Parts: sequence; C-alpha cells; structure tokens
Amino acid sequence: MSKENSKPAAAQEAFEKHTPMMQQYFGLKADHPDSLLFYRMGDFYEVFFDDARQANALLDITLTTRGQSGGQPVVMAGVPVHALEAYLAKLIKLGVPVAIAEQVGDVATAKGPVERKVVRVVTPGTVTDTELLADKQDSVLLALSTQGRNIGLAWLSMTQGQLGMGECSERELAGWLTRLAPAEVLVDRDKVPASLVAARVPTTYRPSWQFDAGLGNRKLCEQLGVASLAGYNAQSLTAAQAAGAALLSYAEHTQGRALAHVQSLEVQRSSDLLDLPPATQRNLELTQTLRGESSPTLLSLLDSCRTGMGSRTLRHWLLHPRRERTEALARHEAIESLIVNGFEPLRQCLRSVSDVERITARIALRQVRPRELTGLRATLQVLPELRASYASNGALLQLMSAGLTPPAEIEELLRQAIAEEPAVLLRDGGVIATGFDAELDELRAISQNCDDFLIALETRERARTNIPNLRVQFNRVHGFYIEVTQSHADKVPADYQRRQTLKNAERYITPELKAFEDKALSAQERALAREKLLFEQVLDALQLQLAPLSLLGRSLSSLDVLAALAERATTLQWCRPEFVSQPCIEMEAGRHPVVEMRLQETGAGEFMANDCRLDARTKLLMITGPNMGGKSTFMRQVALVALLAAMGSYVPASSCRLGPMDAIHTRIGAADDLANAQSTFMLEMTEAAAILHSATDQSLVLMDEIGRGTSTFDGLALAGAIASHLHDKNRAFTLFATHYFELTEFPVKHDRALNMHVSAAESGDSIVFLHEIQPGPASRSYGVQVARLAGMPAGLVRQARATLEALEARASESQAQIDLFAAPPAEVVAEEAGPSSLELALADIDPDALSPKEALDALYRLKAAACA
Ligand SMILES: Nc1ncnc2c1ncn2[C@@H]1O[C@H](COP(=O)(O)OP(=O)(O)OP(=O)(O)O)[C@@H](O)[C@H]1O
Repeated sequence: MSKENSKPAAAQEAFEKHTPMMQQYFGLKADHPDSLLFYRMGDFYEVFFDDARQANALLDITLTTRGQSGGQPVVMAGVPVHALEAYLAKLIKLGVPVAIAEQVGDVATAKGPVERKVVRVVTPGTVTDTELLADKQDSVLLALSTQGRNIGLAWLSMTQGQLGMGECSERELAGWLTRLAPAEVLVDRDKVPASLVAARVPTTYRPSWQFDAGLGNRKLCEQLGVASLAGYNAQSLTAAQAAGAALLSYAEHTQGRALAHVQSLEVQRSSDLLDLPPATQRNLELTQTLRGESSPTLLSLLDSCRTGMGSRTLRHWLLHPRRERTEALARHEAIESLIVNGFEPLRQCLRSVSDVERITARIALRQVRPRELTGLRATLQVLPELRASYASNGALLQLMSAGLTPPAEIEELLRQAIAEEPAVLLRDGGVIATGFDAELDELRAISQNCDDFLIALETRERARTNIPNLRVQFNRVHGFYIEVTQSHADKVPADYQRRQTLKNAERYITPELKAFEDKALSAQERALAREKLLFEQVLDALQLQLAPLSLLGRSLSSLDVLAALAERATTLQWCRPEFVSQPCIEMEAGRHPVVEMRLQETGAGEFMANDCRLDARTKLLMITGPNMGGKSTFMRQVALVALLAAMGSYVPASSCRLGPMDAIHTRIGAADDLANAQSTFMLEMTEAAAILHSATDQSLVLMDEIGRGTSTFDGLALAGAIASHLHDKNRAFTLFATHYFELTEFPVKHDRALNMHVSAAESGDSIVFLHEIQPGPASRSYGVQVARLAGMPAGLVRQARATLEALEARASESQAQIDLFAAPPAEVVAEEAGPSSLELALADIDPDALSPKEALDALYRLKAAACA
C-alpha cells in the first residue's frame, strides 16, 4: 500500500491540495520523520515548515515564506550547496540527523517536479565524511537490546568497516559505554537501560521489531558472507544478535546502500579484557583530563603516531587491554626490535601514508573523492620503501608481512586512471588521467582546441572588419560572442547578429561562432559525463579490492602505533615490562609519565621515581603522609604502569614485573555529581561498594582518602572496615592512601598489609616535599603547614595551630582503645570462643584415610555432635 493510500481521507484531501512539489516533499519527509530533510533545489538545500523552524533555531539561518501550499504559507530556509559540510558538522555535533534529498531525475525531461530521492542520512554514528569526523577518533554506532538481565551490544565503526558484539549485565553497561564511547546509540524505546540515560549519549529510538535475534543472525551472516556465526564464537549471543539486526538495518538505511566494506566481526567478552570501569578511565586521565580536556593525558603523551588511523588504533589498544597477554607480549617484542633496528626510516615513510581505513570505507560507500584516491595511490607507492625500512627486522616482518603487500593492480589502476592532481570534485572535471580513455581524450581535445580557434577567429575578424579592438570572448550565461565598442558600431558586418547590448559595447554572434559554440559546449558536457562514467568504473574495480585495502589499513595503523610506542619508549626512557605467572606488581623507579612531563615542561623540578613491591605476601600498602606529598601520584603511576604493560607498551620504570591482572579499580577524589543527584559522600560510597563487589585477588585497587566525605568518626570507621574487606575478602592488590593516622595500626593486625609513607622534611615553620615513598607510617600530616604554603592569612594559621595542639592533647588523654578493624560482633564472639566441638571433630577427619564404613560412622558422629 502506498503512503498516500494509507492516509485517512481528510489527510489525503489536504495532501492533494498541495502543489506537486510539496507533495513530493511530504512523500520524502514521511519516510524520514525524525531527520531534518534537506531538499535539493538548484544551488540550495531547502528545509520546510517545522524543519525550517528547527534549522532557524539551530543554525541561525533566515526563515522566509514563499507562496502557499495547501492553503498555508510555505515556511522555508535554505543553505547553499557549497556550504553543506559546515552546516552538517554543526548539526551532527548537536546530535541532529539530516536526510539529504538530491535531484536524481533529468531536469530537461521532467514533467512536474524533477524526481528527488533521499540518497543518505547523516547521523552522529554513521557519518563518513572526512570533514565531519575527528581525525583521531572513531565514530561508533552502537545498538543495545535488553533480554531479561542480559544486555546485547552490537556496534559498528562505519569508517573502519569493523563490527563488534558483546553481552553484559546492566551493572557492567556503564563500563562498556565509556570504553566504546559511541557517537550514537540505537535502542528500543520501551527498553531503555538506566545507565544509558545517565551516560547522555545521542540516542535514536528504533521500533521493537527491529531488535530480533533471528533477523540479526541472518543479517550478520549475510553481511559477513558466512553460513553461521559459530566461527566468531557468536552463535549463542542472541541478545547481541538482536542488537545486530537493528544496527545493520539502520546503518544501511542511512547510507542508502549495503555496506560492502564491513567484513569483519570481533566478539568481546568482559572477561577477556582488563576491566577499566568508568571511574578508572576518568581518574587515571587516560583520554581526558578531569576537566574534560584531551591533553595532558596518557593518550596525548603516547600519541606520536604519524597517521590519524594510527592515533585511533592507539586509543583502542589503550582502552581494550586484554587479560591474556600473548598479544601484549608480541607488541613488546616488536617494540624492542624497532628500538634495536631503528624506527626513524619507518616513521619517515609513514608521513606519506593517507588514512587508508577511511578511504576504503568511502570507496565502499561510493563517496570517495578524487584526491582521496590520489592519497591512496601515494600510500601504495610508498609501500616498497616502507617494507624495506624494516626488512631486517624479523619480529616485525612476522607480525606484518601479509597486510602490507596489496595486489599490484590497485596501484596500477589508480596510476593509469586518476590524474596527477585531480580537481577536488568530480563535477569540475579533470579527474581522469589523460591517456586512460581515448574517447575522453578526444572530447577534451575539442574543448581544449577552443583557444586556438578563438584566437584565429579574432585575428581574422579584426582584419575583415577593420576593428582593432574587436574581441572574441566567452561567458557562462551568454556563451561565445564577439564584442565591439560603440565607437566602431558602424563597421559591423551584416552577418553579425546582436546578442546583448552593454553601455559601451555591443556583443554579437556569427553563424560560424554559433556552430563552434555548439560543438565545444557539447564536447565539454560529454567529456564531463564520460569522466563520471569512468570514475564509476574505477570504483567498481576497487570494490573487488576492499578486503586487501581494509587489511592494509589495519596493518599500517598497527605499524604506526608500534613505531610510535618505540619512539616514546626511547625518548622517555621507558623499559620493557616482564610478565610472570606468580601474583605480583613490582616496579623499580616507577614514574607517573604525565606528571613527569609536566614537571619537565614547566621546569618545576625533577620527578622522584619510586619503587612498588606487591606480591602474594604483601597485598595492601597503607600510604600516609602530608597533603601534596605525592600519594595520589604514586598510586596512579602504579596503575598506569600496569595498564601500559597490558596494552603492549613499554613502561616508565627502570624495571617491571607483573603477574596476571583482571581489573584496575580506583576510588580517587570526589567531584559532586549534581547532574545525577548524588552527593559527594554518596558517590564515594557507591563507587567503593562497586569495587568491593567486584575486585578479585588479581585486581589492582586504588583507594584515595576514602571516608573523607563524612564526619571524622563515620569516615574513619568506614575506611577501616573497607580496608579490612579488601584485605580479607577481596584479597586484591590495594594501594590505600589515607589521612587517618589510626589506620597506620592496620598492618599490625593484617599480615598482608604494610605501612608506607611519602616523605617530607620540616624546616622551621615550613615543609619541603621529597615525594619519596618510604616504609613505615608518616609521623604527622602537616595540614597546617600546607595551608600556610597555600597563602592562608598568618593569624588564621596561628589560630589553627593552637587549636590543633589542644585537640591533640585531648585526644591522647582520652584515647579509647577501639579496634577499628574488628569483625562484626557475632563473629567476634564465635572467634573468641575458639573452634566448636563440631569443627574440632571435622578437623580430625582425613577423608582419604577412611574406609567407607569408617566414613559412615564419622558422619553419624558429626550429626550427633551437631544436634547436641
Ligand atoms: N614523585 C614525585 N616527584 C616529583 N613531584 C611529585 C611527585 N609526586 C607528586 N609530585 C608533585 O606533587 C603534587 C601533589 O601530588 P599528589 O596530588 O600526589 O599529593 P597527595 O599526597 O595525594 O596530596 P593530597 O593528600 O592533598 O591529595 C603533584 O601535582 C606533583 O606536582
């Protein structure tokens, strides 16, 4: 049933009252109700009615009304075609999707409005235009499907042609959202997970029926060209398949075509990755500072990549480190051999490499621009030199060999077909190389010979008419003409026909010039049409090479990252970490790379390197010391070193040994999350609770000043209980920084805990921070001295010091002997009473030494003891 037929009669009648063009507009708009519809009219894209009002508000473009349609004035606004990209960029940033309707029919032959079609829909997650994409960041489209407690995820990086799938619980979703950082999320309006609302990502609602597992399975198999998803280990992920259905339908819908370049799928399981919850990513300032800036961060420090695709891959490696360490080990190996064999020639070659990943996607979507193809050609031409630059590097050769030798036909085709320096846009002509197509060359020769003909004609006519300043010229509106000034008007021959009168001159045409004009103009038009056709043929040929091109993009970006990491390791003097199987986090002379760099840049002094030694016998460091002493910096640097090693990089230390690790949890600082209506303390406790629920004996936990968001006693009591839980139950590797001196008693009762402190030296009334981590508890906290350093008024400092002394005196008088770390009373009683008779009897039994009869007797005895 057509759309018009499905309308109620009244609406149908109202519809028919519109002009034919408006009818066409409404037909297109009905298919894209949620997008701004840009409707092509000559040199403008026009938006109408409510879309126009919205565009007026968002883009600050002028509203006009023109004529009437359906009894209503037509409200409209327009943007010039050449400025489309700038407006799109603005709208995409605001999260507003745009449907672009082009004229696809022939203007000359159309009866009524020329046929128009929505050729693509540009949305934040599906944009592929190079100008609209951040160079160093992927634009990821994510679909979510909730099935019971399970959330299925399917995502697509349109420009990388890479599909991903995974499943998680509602609790884990926030972590996935931070890691994937989607530009747009598709979700069923009736099943919106709570953490999605909190994440505030542009969300697009899709109908429920699109989230269908069976449909998803079929579509995914079709897309990947396989009979089943078993090869990807994705056959049981039905929730993710349901998300996949919505994802692929939407992606195809926006591009207006199938996605030929999407040929690979990666299944991610939370359990495969080193868990980096959102708080960890934020607190460690991996890709954003706490203020939301992109520098200085760990990523900005690491990123010396030569290409945009290298930078994107680096970000991916940083945020997706694997627990299983084979891949990271291979990267360490490759970096080492790059350092030994030299990486500069390789990095030099990488300078001439274009964004092959994005160009490949744009070839597949047939949106590629001529100059992107010359970029690809230049890249292909530099490959032999690039391969030679690491020919002696065995480790790298093994890692890279296949991807960097794409079929020679691609380069050959681009060399033959595309001009040396083609025009920016195909419609301007001059894109196809001379010599590629005989017909095109002939058509071009006709229009290029124009100049000779015109000069000859001008000379001839001047001689014939005796008009010395007669000129033969061309303009777009009037075509070719002969211009004669008024002063010579009397000499104009009879065969000149007047074309146009100007103030001081007349313009004429002759039959000879008219015949030439027809030939030249039609040759130019035909040449342009021929170029378009040939360009399409080049694209057809390139469609067959999408797989090797994608592989080339991936290999080049990995190579770029490895070379960048080798450069960083050398420049910043990092070392290769060692992975071991026994539990430990050990580093000598570890540094916080970003703080170290800041100190260097500002000339604020040397960074003090510090060791860290955690193993099965020492799992918790209770770190005390003055404010500003360097506690947070130390804890963060341990986490950063562990993360860098896990992603495959060298690390800022002089040596480093790491056992297996499954997560890095952090509870650092506290910023009010007013937007989510959580107080500082509530947020602190929520984050701590999440850590206590999930940390294992292979996790690294950083706890910075937990408990400070509430009253001293509450805070101290909670901090003690949390430390005990981490030590006794989670048994996680824990760095616990605190200002509660009472907690320096903790190691006395906890055998896997040690006191450490950051050193400071007092000089008179002042304090000097040494930033050195030393064994043992701090002697005091120096809060008042730090306040003095911060420029507090002297009188205030004196008053605080006096109050402090009085408080300390009172505290030591009435020091109550409270055990901060005692287990809850019921257990205490049980523990104090010693083992029960039942436990003693059980302890006496050695099951391996008992006959079946003796075992039965023992069971009766135990039962009797239990009932006694
Ligand atoms: N190892 C170090 N070497 C040199 N400077 C350091 C070192 N560690 C920290 N600093 C400097 O000291 C500043 C404060 O460090 P940090 O925030 O780690 O202190 P803190 O002990 O956690 O303080 P607070 O208890 O107030 O949170 C850092 O910004 C840095 O400039």
